[in-house]
Amino acid sequence: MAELVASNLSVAAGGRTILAEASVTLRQGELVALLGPNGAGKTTLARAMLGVETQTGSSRLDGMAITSLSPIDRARMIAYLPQIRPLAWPATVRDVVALGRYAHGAAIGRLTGRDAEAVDGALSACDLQPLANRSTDTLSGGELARVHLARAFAAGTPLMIADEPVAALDPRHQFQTMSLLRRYVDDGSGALVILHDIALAARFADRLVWMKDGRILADGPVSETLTEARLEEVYGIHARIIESADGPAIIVRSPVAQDRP
Ligand SMILES: Nc1ncnc2c1ncn2[C@@H]1O[C@H](COP(=O)(O)OP(=O)(O)OP(=O)(O)O)[C@@H](O)[C@H]1O
Repeated sequence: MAELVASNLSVAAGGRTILAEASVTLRQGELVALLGPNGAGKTTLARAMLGVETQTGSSRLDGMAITSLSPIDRARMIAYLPQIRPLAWPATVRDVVALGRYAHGAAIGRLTGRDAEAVDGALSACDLQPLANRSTDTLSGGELARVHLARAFAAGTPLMIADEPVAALDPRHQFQTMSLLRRYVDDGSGALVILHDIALAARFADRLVWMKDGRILADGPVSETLTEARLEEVYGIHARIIESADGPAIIVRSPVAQDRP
């Protein structure tokens, strides 16, 4: 059972603490949504958990310090879908998705049957079969976001960290992406997903982790941590939560008035 355990992770940058003693666990069978306002430290926490930030504290993957693992060993265990997804040069959609197999020894134009199966599965799960031979520089922003998601799925890892995977997507593809992540978890993997859509997070996640000002303020099931008081504390908004059979709806009524200096 793969488990990523972050303990007391802190990161300093620009002369201040941008992540303060954050502890969080990601295990297989759980979909965890990481929430918080812009600049709260969500990406920094994700990167610290992956061992790619200069940090104090520890992040351990199955008991081993993540920084002691080779990039290939790490990539076989955790797929990472970053918020900024550079592509050095245009390639076909299929070739970019195949990059997800790199840690398994695959190279462009040299896929084993198992690699090809994983690539085809990820392409069709993400609705990309019709675009498989298109060059990535001809895609819309949302189509390209799905290509990166497919690349992460193609890796076939037991754990995944995805930074705003639905940010550029229309409502149908947002729903589809969250359903895919849910299925990935229900099939036995674990995912930590950074989201700004609280209702989507509440509908699909098992646990919500709430961050503000570099700190984790709460970590627990939706039923325990999603409250109107929490939305005020974390986001500075007066909001109503309306429960429905399809998950909660969040109506923002007004921002909390800020004290004038
Ligand atoms: N290298 C750096 N130097 C200075 N400040 C940094 C550096 N990296 C990050 N920060 C700051 O740390 C804070 C946390 O950044 P981070 O990207 O983790 O936030 P976030 O919660 O992911 O935000 P968003 O929702 O806007 O993506 C921000 O205020 C950011 O400007």
